[in-house]
Order: sequence, then structure tokens, then C-alpha cells
Amino acid sequence: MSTTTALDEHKERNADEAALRDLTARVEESGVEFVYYQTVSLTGRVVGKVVPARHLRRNLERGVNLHRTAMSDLQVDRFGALLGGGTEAAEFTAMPDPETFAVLPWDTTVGRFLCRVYEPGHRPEVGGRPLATDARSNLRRVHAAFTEATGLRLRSGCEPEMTWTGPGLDVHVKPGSSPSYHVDSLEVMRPVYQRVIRYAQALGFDMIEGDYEDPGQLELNWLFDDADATADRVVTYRQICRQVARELGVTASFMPKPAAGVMGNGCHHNLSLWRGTGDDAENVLADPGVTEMHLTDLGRHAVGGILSHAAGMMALMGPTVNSYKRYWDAGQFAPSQINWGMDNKTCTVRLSANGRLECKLPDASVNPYLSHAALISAIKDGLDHAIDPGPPQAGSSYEGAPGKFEPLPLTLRDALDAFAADSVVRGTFPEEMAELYLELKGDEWARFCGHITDWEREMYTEHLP
Ligand SMILES: NC(=O)CC[C@H](N)C(=O)O
Repeated sequence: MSTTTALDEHKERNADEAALRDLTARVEESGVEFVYYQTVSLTGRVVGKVVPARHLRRNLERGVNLHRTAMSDLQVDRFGALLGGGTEAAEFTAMPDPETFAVLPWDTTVGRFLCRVYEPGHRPEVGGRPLATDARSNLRRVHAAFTEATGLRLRSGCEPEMTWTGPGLDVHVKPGSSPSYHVDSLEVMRPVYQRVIRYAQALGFDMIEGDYEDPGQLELNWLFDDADATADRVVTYRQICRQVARELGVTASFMPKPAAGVMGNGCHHNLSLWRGTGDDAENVLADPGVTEMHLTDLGRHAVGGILSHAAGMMALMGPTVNSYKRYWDAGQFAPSQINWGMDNKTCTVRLSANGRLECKLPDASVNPYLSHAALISAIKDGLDHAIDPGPPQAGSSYEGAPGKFEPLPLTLRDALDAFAADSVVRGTFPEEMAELYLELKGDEWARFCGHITDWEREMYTEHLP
């Protein structure tokens, strides 16, 4: 008995003769000699292989093998066991998506494809199925199912902030003052932002604006797009920044909260929902006839869905132990309560423009394939059940709590428990993925709990006179 698998379908699409001929000609013309076949692991790490470009046709038709440890964030847990690994040399099949071909601007002899990963054909029970822990292919499936059910597409614009440190990047900050938005601060970052913007543009980003925020913190933005494309760009953007850091001999950190008392590195997701395609597409969150800040009914329900599942999504939006320090340090424009507001930067969801919801939970260490998949499910739940988000928060959320929604979980452990308990958010992912995520992140939390910090040494050491 032979059945067509998802892997077969992907292979068939890639083997379209005319498209193959076009692409191989393009790659030849570009002068690329080496090709990265890459994807991301569950924690957002870019993984993959390099193959000489002369094997391009074969790789497009059959993919490349990727060892299972690459996709399962192999790490040693606190008992010394390997998580998600195993002793057998199981290989998955990484199939490139032809439309993602790009030439690396920092070395034009290298090209890259982004892939989706499948169980290998020879495993009878699962052979040819999408790999359950492949977040990139999961987002595409979740998004396609959402479109099928609602006729809508999620568009998203992400704003990753990050901290640059190293020789030549220090900015002197006078006590009580801030370097935010100073062009003199931006000047210090000139070698950084110029390279990042040039590389990003060469990789097809429509870069729109950038600014200097807190010490060492740079935010460079690009135009929003379909959520799948934006998630790919967030991952590529972090790759670009790491490359620029290597070239300049400095450090590029997406750590969510590098220091207390200054702003953390957020990665706000600006969301809109579109019906139709091309020039006829309309954003259903706003009524084009109304100029003052408002939401349509669908928009209100989308906010209701996001807020109802904010706690359940938190472990994906703030995926590290350090993420939670960003929410604790109230007053630094990261959310700390589950609420929404009209152009209110202290809320979980800010209506940042008519028709645009800014979800402020995600930080710069987010895996954008997980965050967008979760947001799609939360929004769908909001639309399906006409969830009312209540009135917008007026004034700062840092003082006093409006009581409609539960508080945000404020440690990774609490967030993991909320994720495990939220069947809508958890159900966005194959169970195997949800379980691996809980296992990996639970282990990260446990290792942190066992770590003795400087704060404890200072707090509990008896310094006798
Ligand atoms: N400009 C801003 O809104 C700052 C956001 C803030 N850095 C955060 O952690 O989310």
C-alpha cells in the first residue's frame, strides 16, 4: 500500500522542472559555491548543513539529512542525561523552500535556503510526516488552517531590540539622564547600524527606521508582512546581527534583560488581520471610515483572545529564565499586567495605530514561529467565542491593577505551568513538541534554581566588622 506523504508533496513541488531550471540558473548566475540548508530548533537556534552548490538539484529534489539532535536542542540536563537525543543515528529530512533562496551579502559565494523538516521515509509509522518539533513548518500549518476556517491572514511587524557592547560602543550617560534618541548615541552605533541595514536590505528586508534606546540598545525596524515571512525575517535578522558583531569584534546580545533599571530587549509583535489578497486586501481590525482610535468588533474579539491566553502564551513569549526580569522591572515599558489600552505603552496589548495591535509580551529571545502560532490560536479563540476584552486601560498599568484578567505569570516555571494548562495554546502544537518544550524549559528553570547568584552571596554572607 502506498500513500502520499507530506514529504512526497514537498518533493514533488520542488521537482517542478521549469521552476527547478529557473532556480538552478539563478544560483549559477549568482556565483554561489556553497549552500546552507537551514532551519531553527525549538529554542530558535539556527541549525543546518553546508553543501557545495553543484549538488543543488539533488538537494532541492530530495532535501538534506539533518541529525535529530539538531532539531531537539540536545543538551545535558542536571543529571547528565541527554535530553531529546538518543543513541541511534536517526536523521530527519530537511526540504528547502525554493522561494527562500538568498545570497549571503557578507560572502556572496554562500547561499541559503530555509527548510521544513520531515520524518525520514524509512520509519514506517511516521515516515514522510512533518517533524512534530519543527516550529517553522508548524506555523505554516497553523496559519493555513486559520485561513481555511476564517478567510483571514495574520500580518505582523516585529521590533527586536538588542544590546551591543564592545570596544568603541560606550556612550557616556550623565547621572539622571538618558541617551535615548540622541543622534550622538546613534553616531556611536554608525558602524553597526550601517552594516545591519545594508545586509538586511540585500536579504530582501524593507528596512524602515531605527533608533538608539537605552545604553547600547538599538532597534532597527523593517516593514510588516505575512506572519510566516516575518517569522523567517526575525530569525534571519538575529543571524545578520551576529555576523556584524563577528565582523566588528563586538557583542550582539538579544538577552531580554541585560541589566536592572534600564529597558529590556523586547520584540513587540504588531498584528493586523487581513481579508483578501493584493490591493483588494482589507484589514478587518479597523473601519476605514473612522479616524479616531477604535477597534471593530473583530478587533475587540482578537484582543479578547490574546488577553485570555496571555498567561498560557507567556512561556513562548518570554522563553528564558532571564525573560521574566524584564516584566518584573516595572516602569520600563514592558507589560506587567494582562490588559490593553489605546496607545498605552504599559499594557500587554497596545492599540498602536488604527487596525494594529501591538503585543508587547514577546522579548528578543523569542522563537517567532512559536509566538505567531500561539497568537493565531489565541486570536481564533477570541473570534470564535466573541471574547470581550473589557474597557481599555487608561493611564499607567504600573500603579494599581484593573481586575478583569488574571495577572501574568512572572517566572518561567509559572509560565510553563500556565502553558501546560491552556488547552488552546498547547493545542496549537503537536503534543510531542509541547512536551519537549516543557521538558527543555523545565530543565532550564531547574538548573537556574540550583545556581548560586551574586545577589545571594551579597545577601546571605555575614560580613563581620
Ligand atoms: N519603546 C518601547 O516601548 C520600549 C519597550 C521596552 N524596551 C520593552 O522591553 O518592551
